[in-house]
Amino acid sequence: MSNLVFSSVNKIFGSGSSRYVALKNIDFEANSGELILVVGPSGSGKTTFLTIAGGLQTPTSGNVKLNNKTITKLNKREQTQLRLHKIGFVLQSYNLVPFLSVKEQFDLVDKVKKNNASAQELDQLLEDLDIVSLKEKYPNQLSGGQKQRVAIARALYTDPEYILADEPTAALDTERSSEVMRLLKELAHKRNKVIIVVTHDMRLKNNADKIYQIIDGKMSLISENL
Ligand SMILES: Nc1ncnc2c1ncn2[C@@H]1O[C@H](COP(=O)(O)OP(=O)(O)OP(=O)(O)O)[C@@H](O)[C@H]1O
Repeated sequence: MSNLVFSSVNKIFGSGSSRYVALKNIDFEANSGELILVVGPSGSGKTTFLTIAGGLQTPTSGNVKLNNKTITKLNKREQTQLRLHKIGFVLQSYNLVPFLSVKEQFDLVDKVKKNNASAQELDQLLEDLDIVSLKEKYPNQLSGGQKQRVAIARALYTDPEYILADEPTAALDTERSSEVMRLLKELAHKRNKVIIVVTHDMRLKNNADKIYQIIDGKMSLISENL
């Protein structure tokens, strides 16, 4: 059983007159089988929350536990291993490698991590995300929505326990956005993943098991389907 727990997490950037409290005393819990939406306006702290959840940034105070291990107590190597093996990130910048074709983006993953999806599963994933025809294309030949779907496929390819997605539907039309959310929901419910989607897109709210809201760095649970 996977779980992610934040206890009294604060994140402060800068100091003196440029001190900014981005996250205020956050308590949060996500378990296997849940698709969680974290909504909030621009600048409210969503990306900061997600990057701390995935160990890409450290909290200023408080505790973050992933599978009962405190992330900040792991050494650099252990943190890298954790991210590589357990977490699939979908970041706003897509993070595709510019000089690799879509197909090669997946080959690169194989070079750094073993036991990824089979060729057949990858074909299914590409089909689900409607990107089969883009295999030979390079990132600069793709639209924003196509890059976003390739980034989602790449995150799912490693079959991670956790999927942390930052505005994964921002560049997608309503139909594609529903399809992506359907896929994420299926992964959470049928394959017992922990899926956290941060967004300001309220179109997504019907798909979530729990919805948290962040406003000015403060988080509260606003809806739960029991
Ligand atoms: N490295 C940093 N240094 C200083 N301030 C930062 C840093 N990262 C984020 N912030 C500030 O923290 C606040 C929260 O930023 P964050 O990116 O988490 O918001 P967000 O809700 O994801 O916004 P958006 O929806 O626009 O992406 C913002 O006011 C931002 O300017």
